[in-house]
Amino acid sequence: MSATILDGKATRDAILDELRVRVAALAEQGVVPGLGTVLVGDDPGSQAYVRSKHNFCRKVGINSIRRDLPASTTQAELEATIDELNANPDCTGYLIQLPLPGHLDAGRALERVDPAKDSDGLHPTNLGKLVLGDAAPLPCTPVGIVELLRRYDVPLAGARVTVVGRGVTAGRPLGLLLTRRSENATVTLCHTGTKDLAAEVRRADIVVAAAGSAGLITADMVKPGAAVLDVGVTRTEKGLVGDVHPDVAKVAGFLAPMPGGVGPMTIAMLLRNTVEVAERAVRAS
Ligand SMILES: Nc1nc2c(c(=O)[nH]1)N[C@@H](CN(C=O)c1ccc(C(=O)N[C@@H](CCC(=O)O)C(=O)O)cc1)CN2
Repeated sequence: MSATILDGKATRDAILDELRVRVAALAEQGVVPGLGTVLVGDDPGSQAYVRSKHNFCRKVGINSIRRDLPASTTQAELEATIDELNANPDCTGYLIQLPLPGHLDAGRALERVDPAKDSDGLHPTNLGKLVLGDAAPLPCTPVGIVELLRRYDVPLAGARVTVVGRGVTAGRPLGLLLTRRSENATVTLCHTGTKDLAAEVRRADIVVAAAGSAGLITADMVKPGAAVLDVGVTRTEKGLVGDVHPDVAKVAGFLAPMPGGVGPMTIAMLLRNTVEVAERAVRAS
């Protein structure tokens, strides 16, 4: 048996087609969404992700606004850039690429973003709305995972989901998203303090590996037929390695591989959020 691949690239492309239609409808109302990015420093991975975000913006008709700052940027300079984007009418939504260099306070920076322009769904107000179940932009990787499962008809209601990793961009908000009434999954959130990770993974119908630990999830840990989604990216001398060992494909029923699974969905959901915040602003005007 070999797992059905949850193809994030094909799903992303289908979502981009849907977004083109919505961007055209906004244009008829005189609004062109503009996505801003704030990138600090020269981390090659972050640079590649930001480049890719703007390439896909171009494909759907979203304008690009880039603010690339040197690694030496101070907190005050970063906050001045955030204030400028908050006030910039061409920028309908934006994000701060994470991680920031260690000397900067990411929490303070995220809090300063106008929640109505938060394309990433990572502002504390919007994360609070996620807890409350109110409408707000949702964090891109978690909502991308839910969308990928939905488009492949992998049932979530009543499913046992084990999420490995409690980071703010993926694991922690995913737990909140999956336990909403509309998803109705039962979630176990594992982390470095989990006593028996293999046992927690083995009982899951759906496993999401977002720990950033290469090859952490091995075939013997996975229930036959389970859906496994790889979110981890570790850069090694031999290239990129995910959290899921390749042998898992022989046991799992569905597999979102790295690359080509959840990553492309993260960017698709960023663009969808950007269109949605622009649509929300038009409705509110
Ligand atoms: N402000 C944010 N920062 C970060 C986020 C985020 O959602 N918002 N997530 C990650 C990085 N990220 C987007 O920013 C991202 C990661 C991976 C991919 C992707 O397509 N990956 C490829 C393969 C890996 C690679 O090429 O490096 C894939 O899975 O096919 C897209 C976006 C942390 N920071």
